[in-house]
Amino acid sequence: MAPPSDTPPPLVVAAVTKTFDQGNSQVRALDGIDLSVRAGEFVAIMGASGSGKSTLLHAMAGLTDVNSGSIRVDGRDLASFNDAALTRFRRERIGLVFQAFNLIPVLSAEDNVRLPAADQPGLETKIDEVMRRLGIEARRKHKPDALSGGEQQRVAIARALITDPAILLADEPTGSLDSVTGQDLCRLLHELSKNDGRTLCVVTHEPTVAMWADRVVVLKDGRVTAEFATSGSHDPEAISEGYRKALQS
Ligand SMILES: Nc1ncnc2c1ncn2[C@@H]1O[C@H](COP(=O)(O)OP(=O)(O)OP(=O)(O)O)[C@@H](O)[C@H]1O
Repeated sequence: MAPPSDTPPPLVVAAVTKTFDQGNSQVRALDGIDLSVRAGEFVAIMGASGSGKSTLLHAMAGLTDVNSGSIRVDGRDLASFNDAALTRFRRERIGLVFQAFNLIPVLSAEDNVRLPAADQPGLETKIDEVMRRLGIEARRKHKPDALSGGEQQRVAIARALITDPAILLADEPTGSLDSVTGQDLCRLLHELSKNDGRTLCVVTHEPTVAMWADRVVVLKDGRVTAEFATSGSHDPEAISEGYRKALQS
């Protein structure tokens, strides 16, 4: 069901800048970023290496503090939290998925999924549901090294979803997967957005990943240089063309 139009966007980035010291010089990784992501929207963030994609994703997750501007997740300004409150908020309201899966090797799949969730009534049912939803229920007792890359990434997504977060952020989620497995994962991300109403922001280099999004946002030198809606046709050529034009603009 579509959210009411007056629902505030679950993710709002306003005029965000971030500089890093690099020896004697400074790099402006983010240079006045504005980005708003609607509930249930799937946004792909593209850009050349060094354009600021990962820095933006980390800032949106509250993993990197910013120099100026604001980031609001689920209506809350990340800068308003102290460290402990930010950690709690991130665990509960922001789902994170990385290229390298970042699972705990000594824990079973289901215990990895359980990790961010506080012990609460109904948790076992939720774990059952999310693992079934992601097609990994038969693998729940296995440790990560007994799972394929695609299964490991599904466990990572299940872990990200177990707290029912406002947004799901993913940094190159298919980067460690072969192309067939990567496309299966993209199809899953697309379904999470379209069927389950999840809000997704995914950093990628790949047009074959970005084509599953509703909108592509292109970064260049820490700025949003262009954005375009995808046609929904899942056509990588159209994405490549839009991206090429964005880089020329
Ligand atoms: N911790 C850091 N310390 C110093 N400079 C950094 C740090 N993290 C990022 N940078 C610099 O900030 C800029 C943006 O980096 P970022 O990793 O966000 O780019 P990216 O678009 O994600 O690149 P890639 O596609 O290669 O992962 C780059 O110039 C990078 O060197």
